Amino acid sequence: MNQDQLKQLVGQKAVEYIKDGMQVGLGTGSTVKFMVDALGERVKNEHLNIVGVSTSERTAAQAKSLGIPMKSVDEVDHLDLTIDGADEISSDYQGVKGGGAALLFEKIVAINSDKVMWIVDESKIVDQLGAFGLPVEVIPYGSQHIFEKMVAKGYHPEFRKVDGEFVRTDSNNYIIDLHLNPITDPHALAEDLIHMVGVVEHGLFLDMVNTIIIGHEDGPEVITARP
Ligand SMILES: O=C[C@H](O)[C@H](O)[C@H](O)COP(=O)(O)O
Repeated sequence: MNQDQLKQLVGQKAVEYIKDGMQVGLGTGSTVKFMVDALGERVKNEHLNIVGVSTSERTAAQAKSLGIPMKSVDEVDHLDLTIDGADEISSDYQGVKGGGAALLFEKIVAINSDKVMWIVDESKIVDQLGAFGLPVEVIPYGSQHIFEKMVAKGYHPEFRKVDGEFVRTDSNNYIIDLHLNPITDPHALAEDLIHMVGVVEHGLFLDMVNTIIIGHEDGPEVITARP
């Protein structure tokens, strides 16, 4: 199986956890795209009655095109389950997210969910976080100064750009990726980053995930990280 097939496998497995009547957070990324496709099939074929809450404009557009009923995060009182991808998951089930620049909405939806599930192919499982650049969302105003402060702290920052242009998030902010490999103390780093004025959110998703589905050649592996 290639990587896309592993992503499809976990996407299809994940939607088995979605039950009638649920309000479901829909993450962002190439793995989630397969999950949303599979959810669209269930809504169409089984008349599954759910409400989706998207974490990005991309996912919202896909879900709507498949006929999945959608609400904004502020229109629901809570979410039963959020299913999202991840860029890295450590052996103690901490995560890095934001490779697709959707970390802010993803974190807002995740912290308002009763349960959080991550779906990944096996390449995302690591001993220690940090090989993947840690995304940090910053407001454009003053971002050069934040950048310099990150340099001084030894965080090895890099503005995310495509074709020489700053990548903009759905909130019109910038992303700075930190090249820290390895991240030895994720909690201390998270604490430091969130207190830097101008930082909106960072991609460390700590103590947050309940269930992880990992795509392997011989099938999906379901891990209960937290009950
Ligand atoms: O901002 C994007 C998200 O955090 C994604 O969930 C993450 O980057 C994983 O995406 P993919 O499934 O495409 O590897």
